Amino acid sequence: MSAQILDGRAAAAAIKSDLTARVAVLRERGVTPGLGTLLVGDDVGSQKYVAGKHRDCAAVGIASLQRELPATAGQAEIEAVVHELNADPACTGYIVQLPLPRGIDVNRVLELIDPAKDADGLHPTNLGRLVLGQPAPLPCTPNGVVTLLRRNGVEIAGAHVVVVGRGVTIGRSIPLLLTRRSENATVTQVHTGTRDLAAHLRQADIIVAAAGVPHLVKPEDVKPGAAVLDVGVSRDEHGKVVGDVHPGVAEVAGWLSPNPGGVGPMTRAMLLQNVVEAAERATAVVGG
Ligand SMILES: Nc1nc2c(c(=O)[nH]1)N[C@@H](CN(C=O)c1ccc(C(=O)N[C@@H](CCC(=O)O)C(=O)O)cc1)CN2
Repeated sequence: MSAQILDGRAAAAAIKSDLTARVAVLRERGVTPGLGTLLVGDDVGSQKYVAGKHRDCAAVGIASLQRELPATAGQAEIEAVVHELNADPACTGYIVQLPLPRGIDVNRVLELIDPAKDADGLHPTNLGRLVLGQPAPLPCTPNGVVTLLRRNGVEIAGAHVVVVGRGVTIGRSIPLLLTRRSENATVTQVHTGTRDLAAHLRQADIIVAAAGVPHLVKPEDVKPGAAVLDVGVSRDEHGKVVGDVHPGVAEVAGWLSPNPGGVGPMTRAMLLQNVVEAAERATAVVGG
């Protein structure tokens, strides 16, 4: 058996094509959505991700505002750029690229982002709205996972999903999306402190692996036919991406998201979607 591929590049291309049309409508009304990014330091992976976000913006007609600070920047310098982006009318939405350098209070930085411009859906107000079931920008990678499953016809309602990981950008919020009435999944969250991780994985109809531990999910831990999403990003000694899922899982799973080429491109597409939706909301308000 060989798993069907959950092709994130193809799904992201279709979403970007739809967003291009929506941006054209906004621009006809005199509104140009603008994505801001704040990159602190010289992490090569982060530089690559931010560059990719701005390439996507150019492709769909969103304006780019790039802010960069050196790795030596302190809390006050970072907060000053956040205040500047909050005040800039050309910036519809923005992100602070994570991780931030050691010693920076990340939660304090995220709290200072104007919730209406929070393109990552990571502001406490927006995460709280998600908990309460109120409209909010959704965190990009979790929304990318759900969208990728939906677009490929993987049954989420009633499925038992095991989420591996508890980080703020992915693991913490994925269960909030999957247990909404619209998705109706049953979720077990496991992490590095879980006893007998493999026993949990073997129960799963869908596995979302976001622990950042290379090849953590092994073929013998996967129920035949399960959908497996590889979200983890580690790098080998040559800088090549290594996911959380062992390549042998392709022989057991029913669906598998490649890594690269699976959830990563979806993360970027969901970010653009958040920016366009924020601009559409602002336009509706302006138009009454
Ligand atoms: N503020 C944020 N910081 C970070 C987030 C986030 O959602 N918001 N997520 C990750 C990094 N990330 C987005 O910023 C991201 C990761 C991966 C990709 C991607 O397209 N990956 C490609 C492979 C690229 C490569 O070869 O390195 C793929 O999977 O095909 C996009 C965005 C942490 N920080």
